This record gives sequence, C-alpha cells and structure tokens, in this order.
Amino acid sequence: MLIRKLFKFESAHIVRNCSSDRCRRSIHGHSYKVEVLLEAHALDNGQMVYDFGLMKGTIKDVIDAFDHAICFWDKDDPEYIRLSQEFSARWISVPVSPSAEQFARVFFVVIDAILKNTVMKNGENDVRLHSVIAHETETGYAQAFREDAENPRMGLIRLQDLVFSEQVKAEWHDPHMMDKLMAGEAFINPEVPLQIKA
Ligand SMILES: Nc1nc2c(c(=O)[nH]1)N=C([C@H](O)[C@H](O)COP(=O)(O)OP(=O)(O)OP(=O)(O)O)CN2
Repeated sequence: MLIRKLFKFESAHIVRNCSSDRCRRSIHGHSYKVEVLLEAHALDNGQMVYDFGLMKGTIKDVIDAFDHAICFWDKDDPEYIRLSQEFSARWISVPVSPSAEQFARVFFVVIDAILKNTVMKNGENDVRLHSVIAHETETGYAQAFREDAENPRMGLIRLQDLVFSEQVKAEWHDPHMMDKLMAGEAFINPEVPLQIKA
C-alpha cells in the first residue's frame, strides 16, 4: 500500500544549461509542491502505513528549508553564489542543478536517510520511501524513485554535499538535524500507549 503526504514551499533558482531561456539565465521562483510517497505491506498499531503526523517533524523541516530561500548549484558561477549568499539569509547549496528532477532526487536521498535512521515505536512494518514527486508548476512535475536517486548518471547526491545557510538551520526544530543524520544518530519516534488490543 502507498500513502502520500503533500508539502509546499516557495523557492527561487536558476537552472543552467536548460533549453528554456527564461529558466537558464533569470532568477525566478516557483510555488513547489512535494509529494512524499511511503510504501508498506503491513500496518502499524494505528492501522496505518505511517502516521501522517510523524512526517511533520524532520521530514517537514528538511523540505521547509527551501521555503523563501534561494537554491543554487554548487558548480554555478562563484560570483552568483557569493551574491546569493550575501543578499539572501536563506539559501541552500546543492551538488546538482535545481531542476524539478533534481529536487525530487535530493528530497529522496534526504528523506530516505531520515526514515532509515528513525526508530519507529508504533509497530510500523517495513515502511520505505517509494518515491518523491516535485511539482515545479501546476503543469510540470518530476518523480524520483530509488533507482533515480542512486543513479550516478544523474549526478551524485551525498548528504554532506547539501549546505544549508545558518538562517535555515536556525529555523529548524533541531538546528543540528543534518549533522545528526550524517553522524547516523537515531531519530526516535514517540512511544504510543496501546489502548485496545486487537
Ligand atoms: N523537465 C523540466 N523542464 C523544465 C524545468 C524542469 O525543472 N524540468 N524547469 C523549467 C523552468 O524552471 C520553468 O520555470 C518552468 O517551466 P514551464 O513548465 O515551461 O513553466 P510555465 O510557467 O511556462 O508553465 P505553463 O504551465 O506551461 O504556463 C523549464 N523546464
């Protein structure tokens, strides 16, 4: 079974080398929608794949990092990068160009790591990330599956190559969230007292 949770953020970027002229050399913004699809073949104690509410912690924070931020490719012109960092308190540096395709892959890599590091406490069974859909506009989206996220032909995405500005980190529930993720520290879900036994 699949479940899907939708997140939204507003973000600015340039996508270098693309065919659309407006897109490749003008800073522009989108109202992004990100769909996170989780898969399981059994249900937890609440008879759910994974409680939607649990996705409003670390997973929501990492997506919301991009809200009201400028996102740039770390291979972009150093002067563009410098000015983005100077004039925007909220910025994210990514190791791939910020197309819809790469947003979907970036979120897949991070959310997959979060789920793998999460200690689930309510009888969840083999919950895994199925795919991530990044809607750039009302009419265009990209969907990344595991084979896309891990595909070196699409560019390598490693957690340590994502850089979040100090302002972005300061607004997280835990400003050290990404450091903890990279160090392999567990994210522990809350205990749930069992009320009724099936
Ligand atoms: N495959 C992709 N194509 C394009 C991407 C992308 O990320 N992946 N990105 C862009 C631009 O960022 C552009 O701003 C969005 O393109 P487009 O869909 O053409 O935008 P419109 O606002 O014109 O959308 P309409 O709904 O068609 O009016 C370009 N291509």
